[in-house]
Amino acid sequence: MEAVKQQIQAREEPVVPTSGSTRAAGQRGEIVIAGLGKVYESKKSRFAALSDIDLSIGSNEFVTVVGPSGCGKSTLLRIVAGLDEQTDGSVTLDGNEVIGPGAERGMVFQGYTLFPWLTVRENIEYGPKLQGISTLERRAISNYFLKVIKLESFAAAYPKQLSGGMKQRVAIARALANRPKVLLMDEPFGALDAQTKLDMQEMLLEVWEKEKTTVLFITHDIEEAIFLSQRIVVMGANPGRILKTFDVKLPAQRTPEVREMPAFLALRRELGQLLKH
Ligand SMILES: Nc1ncnc2c1ncn2[C@@H]1O[C@H](COP(=O)(O)OP(=O)(O)OP(=O)(O)O)[C@@H](O)[C@H]1O
Repeated sequence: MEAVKQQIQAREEPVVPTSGSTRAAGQRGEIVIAGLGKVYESKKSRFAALSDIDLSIGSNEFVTVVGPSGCGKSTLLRIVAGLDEQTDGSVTLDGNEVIGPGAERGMVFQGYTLFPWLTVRENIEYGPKLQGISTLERRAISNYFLKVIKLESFAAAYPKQLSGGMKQRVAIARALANRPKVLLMDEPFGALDAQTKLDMQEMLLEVWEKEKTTVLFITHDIEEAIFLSQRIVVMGANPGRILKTFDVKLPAQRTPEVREMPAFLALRRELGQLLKH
């Protein structure tokens, strides 16, 4: 146990060289979305997917976006990821305008986007390898995350040998292995069975507390949003816009009992009402 603690403490020092790209170099993971708009235009049609989105997300904050299908949640996330381009407004990360993808923003989607030809360990080490991190350091990174996601005994397994929940744990570890300042998650647990989903939520909160990453998380599941986040953004459709933002006033430590608390139940009811319309 002591050895494990030492390993984790050692891991809290930046493993990735501090060449300016890590959080340890003083970067914070603050996202500012201002006046954001997105119009999809073709010869025949014009569709406003997002209109006038203003949202600031603080360092190490966990913000969830909920809203009806087609209200622009994924579009918003893709723009923050730099995978799609807005037609209006701006997104900045720690003051720098987002103009494309970057290692400081890790992405996790619903589909298990692992490389099937790489083992679990190799998948986790993929990003650090691209960054030119030495074999020894990569091994330390993958050892740490294999432990965090509780898949040490599957280090040499291939994705096809894993369950859905295991694959998604590896996908999260792979995103975190780059030590991103921001984790962007688009319904990452949407395809999992109910119990695995609850386990994954708890694991994600543990990792989030350890890694101090800023998280922007999309879900259809109101209870998931309440359990995980500090703030919930409710979007409406046509055009995609922010209807309301809620601070989640629950204990910082999200134990399973939190789900039974009056504040949890009241917020669930309020969000349910809002999303019905
Ligand atoms: N490439 C595209 N071209 C044209 N329209 C698009 C494109 N991508 C998305 N849209 C439209 O933009 C709107 C928002 O899509 P988006 O996927 O962001 O919604 P969403 O809230 O994530 O939906 P869901 O919850 O169903 O995943 C939808 O009406 C969709 O049809």
